[in-house]
Amino acid sequence: MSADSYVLAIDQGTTSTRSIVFDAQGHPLATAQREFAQHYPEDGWVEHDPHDIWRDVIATVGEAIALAGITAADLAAIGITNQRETVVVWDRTTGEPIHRAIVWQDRRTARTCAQLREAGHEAMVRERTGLLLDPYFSGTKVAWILDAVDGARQRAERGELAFGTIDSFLLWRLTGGEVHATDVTNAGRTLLYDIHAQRWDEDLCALLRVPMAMLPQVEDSSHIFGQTLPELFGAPVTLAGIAGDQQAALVGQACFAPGTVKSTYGTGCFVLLNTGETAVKSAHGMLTTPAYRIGGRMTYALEGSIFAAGAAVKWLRDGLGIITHARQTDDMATRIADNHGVYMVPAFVGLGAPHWDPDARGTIVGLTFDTEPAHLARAALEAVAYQTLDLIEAMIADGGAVPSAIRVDGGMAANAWLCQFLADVLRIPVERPAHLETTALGAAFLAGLAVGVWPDTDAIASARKEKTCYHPAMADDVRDRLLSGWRRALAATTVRM
Ligand SMILES: Nc1ncnc2c1ncn2[C@@H]1O[C@H](COP(=O)(O)OP(=O)(O)O)[C@@H](O)[C@H]1O
Ligand SMILES: O=P(O)(O)OC[C@H](O)CO
Repeated sequence: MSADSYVLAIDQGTTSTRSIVFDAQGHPLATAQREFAQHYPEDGWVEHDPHDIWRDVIATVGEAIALAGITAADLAAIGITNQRETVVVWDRTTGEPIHRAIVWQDRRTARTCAQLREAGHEAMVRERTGLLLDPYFSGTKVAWILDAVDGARQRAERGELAFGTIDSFLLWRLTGGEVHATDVTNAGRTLLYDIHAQRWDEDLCALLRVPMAMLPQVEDSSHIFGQTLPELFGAPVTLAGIAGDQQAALVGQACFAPGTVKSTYGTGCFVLLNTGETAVKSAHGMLTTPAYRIGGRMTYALEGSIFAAGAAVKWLRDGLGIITHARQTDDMATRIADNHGVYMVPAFVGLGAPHWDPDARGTIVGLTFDTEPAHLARAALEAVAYQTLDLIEAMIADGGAVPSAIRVDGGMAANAWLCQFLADVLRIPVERPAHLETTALGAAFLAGLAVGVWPDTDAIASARKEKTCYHPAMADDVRDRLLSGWRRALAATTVRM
């Protein structure tokens, strides 16, 4: 194998940071992963320490390279993929963040968003960004930091501070402060970027009170961004790809044809439907978002975003202590005959698509004295499938065809019971690739494409040939009963007291 046939992907997720070395066939050779601390300073607030993230990126890249038995000099490129929307503001001189990162799940700007909606700004925001006025997105979080930290607004206006999503912060640090950039998929989640004109929007920046001097340069997703500092990994490596993790998964699943759909089950669940060069507008709570831009050509997607999927399983482990490993939920759900009428709506940080209710909170219905931990585990898994169905139905209502299959990935897709239940609820085949790390593969692919490891998008399609397929098998009456139970639980969650 030639020395330039390895590509490393950094996958900086919500709960963990992974680095994976891929070979020229797109097979993962070595993986290093670290979980990091979540900070919940107030109800609905979620923060990360950017120092933790930086520390884990450096450590996992080093570990993955060593595990693969190569050196940094053998890497043709590095790709970065990241939890999206999460905001870092840092000092351009020192590279030091001025506040902890405000995470995508954080609801602290719900009031600001409500005020902007009441003032009639939503239509313009939706038209230009494809998004909604929800605290999920970056823009209002940036303004919050500038208001909360003494003197920050003035410093940002003077160009002394930089804003970036996690990719941009990592790129800045990896290049020793040389490059302040991001890609279209990350820019497209800020509420500040016009996804049609493909530029930062002056009106939106003024409306959200974000000085344009702090914004990164926006590039293609497959692009030579710069070189890592030689001292970080022992040799400089070309940084050649960036994409938000959900878009990277779309690429890693080879969803290049319009009409193809993937769903990623990590902390949250994100369903993306490739709509080609058309930015489809949703009337049913879906987002319109850049899927990737390669060679200057933009591809768009419709997206349904659910804030808590694996997070509900993590809560069973860390909050309730009824499991010690997430994978136990597979056996627990299999062992019981049915859900015993127990439903969970995991609105821990409000509800995302298609409801967009930042004030909703989680609900469990149907508890009896013989409810067991297994029923809660099963309810957490079932909720993920029902929510996926709600998103697919909204996409169909927006004019999409019924997909012929759905391609799944993410940590939670390891759960075979969930994959079968998903096929039963959606009534379409569920395809799970042999390697679930499609997010990292997508980032590696975008990077490899820019430096010539892969010639075109066909190469990635051949990397995902091995897969397991789950076919729908549930009787209609059983499915109908389950769906009506879910709808009752959902109604109980969204009703305001
Ligand atoms: N076998 C499993 N069954 C159910 N949930 C799982 C399983 N394995 C992992 N998870 C859940 O998936 C999430 C981890 O997935 P991952 O893709 O690593 O997330 P992220 O990228 O958001 O950090 C965790 O929330 C965990 O609870
Ligand atoms: O970290 P993940 O995989 O849950 O993904 C987070 C999303 O990018 C948030 O929009």
